[in-house]
Amino acid sequence: MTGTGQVAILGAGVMGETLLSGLLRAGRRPEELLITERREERADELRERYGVDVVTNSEAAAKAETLLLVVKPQDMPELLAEIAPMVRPEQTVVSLAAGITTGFIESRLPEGVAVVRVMPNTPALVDEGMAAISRGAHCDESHLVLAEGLLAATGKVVRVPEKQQDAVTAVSGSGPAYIFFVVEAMIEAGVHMGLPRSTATELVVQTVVGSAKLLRETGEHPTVLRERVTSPGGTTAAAVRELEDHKVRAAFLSAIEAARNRSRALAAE
Ligand SMILES: NC(=O)C1=CN([C@@H]2O[C@H](COP(=O)(O)OP(=O)(O)OC[C@H]3O[C@@H](n4cnc5c(N)ncnc54)[C@H](O)[C@@H]3O)[C@@H](O)[C@H]2O)C=CC1
Ligand SMILES: O=C(O)[C@@H]1CCC=N1
Repeated sequence: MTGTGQVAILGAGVMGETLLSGLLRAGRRPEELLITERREERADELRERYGVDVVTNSEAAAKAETLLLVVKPQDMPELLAEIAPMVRPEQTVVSLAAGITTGFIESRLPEGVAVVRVMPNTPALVDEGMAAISRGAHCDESHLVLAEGLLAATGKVVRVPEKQQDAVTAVSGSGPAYIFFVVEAMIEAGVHMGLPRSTATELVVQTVVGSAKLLRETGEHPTVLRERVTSPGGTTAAAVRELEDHKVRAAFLSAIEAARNRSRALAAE
């Protein structure tokens, strides 16, 4: 992994812990990491579980070379106000918050600080994350390589222009939730038809894992893979017709557009 000096994770909730555990699995030593966390009991829990130091936001900003900002978008102005007096241009700031632009962060930090915007997702917890990164105004190649090194610890990383980040947030940032929603619905259908819940769950989870592997390993278009399952006049054709009648495809389009619009609105709150 690219050497990045000490890395501080500011805000250790779901995504902060996901990053923390991923960096440790990838071989970082706990001494190379710092976390900050507003909720005391959460800080204690993580200190105990991972053996990392918990510090204040100002201490983290003073000590670490790389600052990962992982608080909710609504908490970002307060966090930036707290760290701004300590942040220096030789540091790299990496934000994982939905909707918050690099310009928003740059305008609240000293002139010249490199800011990288990242949209990760929770499968990073099992090293199957998908992260997209974008450069801010003061980034050069080295800052992007540094961010890629951190995110590659827990999955795939792609570079996108920042104007695409709201769409990325809607597709892959929130994406796992749509898949879990489909999984819930399929399990409920199995239970409705009399399958034991444990059997229905095992059938659906393995079907999702297998289908995802088939997509990735064959590189085939999803339409081709779906057609292979769909025997003429058979069961799948009957099911897909219902999905089309219920406008499930259109519902996904509207849902993902709503997420994109929500991401755009978050910075203004
Ligand atoms: N959960 C997810 O799937 C994803 C989350 N994100 C982004 O990650 C960020 C965090 O999201 P989650 O981890 O889900 O939220 P969360 O609520 O689980 O974690 C945020 C943590 O930050 C702490 N915090 C808030 N203000 C603080 C401050 N000033 N100093 C120190 N700690 C502070 C909170 O106590 C909390 O533990 C958000 O901006 C979100 O948009 C991005 C992609 C996916
Ligand atoms: O729901 C959210 O706002 C965050 C960003 C992407 C996934 N979770």
